[in-house]
Amino acid sequence: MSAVKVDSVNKRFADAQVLHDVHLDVPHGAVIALLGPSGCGKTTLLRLIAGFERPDEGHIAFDGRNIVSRTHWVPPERRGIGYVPQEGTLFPHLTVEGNVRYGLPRGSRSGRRVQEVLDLTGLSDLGKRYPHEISGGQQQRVALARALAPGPALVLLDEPFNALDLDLRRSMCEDVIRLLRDTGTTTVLVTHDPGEAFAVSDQLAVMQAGKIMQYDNPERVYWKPANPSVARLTGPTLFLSGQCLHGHAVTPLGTLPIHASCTPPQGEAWIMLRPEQVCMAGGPGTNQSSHALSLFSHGDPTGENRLGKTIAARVTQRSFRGDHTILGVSVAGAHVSLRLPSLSAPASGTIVHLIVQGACMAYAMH
Ligand SMILES: Nc1ncnc2c1ncn2[C@@H]1O[C@H](COP(=O)(O)OP(=O)(O)OP(=O)(O)O)[C@@H](O)[C@H]1O
Repeated sequence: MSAVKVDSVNKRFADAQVLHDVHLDVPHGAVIALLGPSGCGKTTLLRLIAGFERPDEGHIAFDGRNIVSRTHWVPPERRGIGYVPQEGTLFPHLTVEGNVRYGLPRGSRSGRRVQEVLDLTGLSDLGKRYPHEISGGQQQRVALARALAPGPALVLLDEPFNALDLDLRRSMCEDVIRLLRDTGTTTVLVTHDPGEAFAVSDQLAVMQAGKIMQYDNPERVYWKPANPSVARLTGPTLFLSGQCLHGHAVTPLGTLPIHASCTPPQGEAWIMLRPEQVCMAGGPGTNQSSHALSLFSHGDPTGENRLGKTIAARVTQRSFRGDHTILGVSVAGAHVSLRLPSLSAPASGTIVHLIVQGACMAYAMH
């Protein structure tokens, strides 16, 4: 049975349609990420599940119980759902303990439960402090502890560590998700960071302009994005124009197999690869050949590896980006932008031999 089932939900604010026919099925105990650009409707969807907004149309069920429909409405305080908003929601005049106690229903605000939750969230030493006496990350942890205090079966996290810098945000997010998994809590995490979504979720819903464009496991979303927008929203892309024929795409980088699950258009198409699928197969004076071949012998994360032919290209531009370098190459009359590890990135003017690993996606050009 699903923990949460969102069916045919539409939501408008004034004249703007913010959610369009949204469906989402969250299995019990799973961690789901909602990924999408700013303004695409992620928070609105979370607030509808929590009960802070009402949909114009559609149904929402939680634990097999109808909580929202045209004729039925369960108020947020009776849903038993924990919600951790983006930031700044602690009561400044209450200590950490006081804030966590506030999350418990009246009549069951026992010191023991508060202490248990503080221990669970690694906050036991900070119980007597006030919000202004702890860091931003610790404040968000307190907000999480407050949401967990009543033991909800579902927790909604709305970019809870957004205010922190990238490394701290990712490590705190991973800690928190581990904790939620350990307690068997179903979780929906809103994020606009694909790396975070891939790292922590079992299933990933990619949203754009109020629609869920793809809902699938992280690896399938990354390697087999449903359309070019999902591809761009989930990581770096390499788009080539090509011709589709019998399950293959003829491109400036050679003839590439198309993923079996993709229904390619006939004839001209946009061909999508992840940049790391293109590597160098050794050039004059380099020892890249064995490196490139060893990548193939270890299998292919795209699941459809095949050793293709190498193709010669001339490096025309080189832009150092730290751990990787963007290379502009001229190949078969086309200009293609590649992303290679900086350690192996050749100089401008070099002739390189490229090889493509794995299969590609093909999309209609319109
Ligand atoms: N109460 C409201 N009244 C009017 N418009 C609203 C309201 N809440 C949200 N919106 C609009 O709905 C759209 C979706 O907002 P939402 O906060 O759900 O997006 P989001 O994907 O969570 O964005 P972000 O990542 O920036 O938080 C935006 O255009 C926003 O301006």
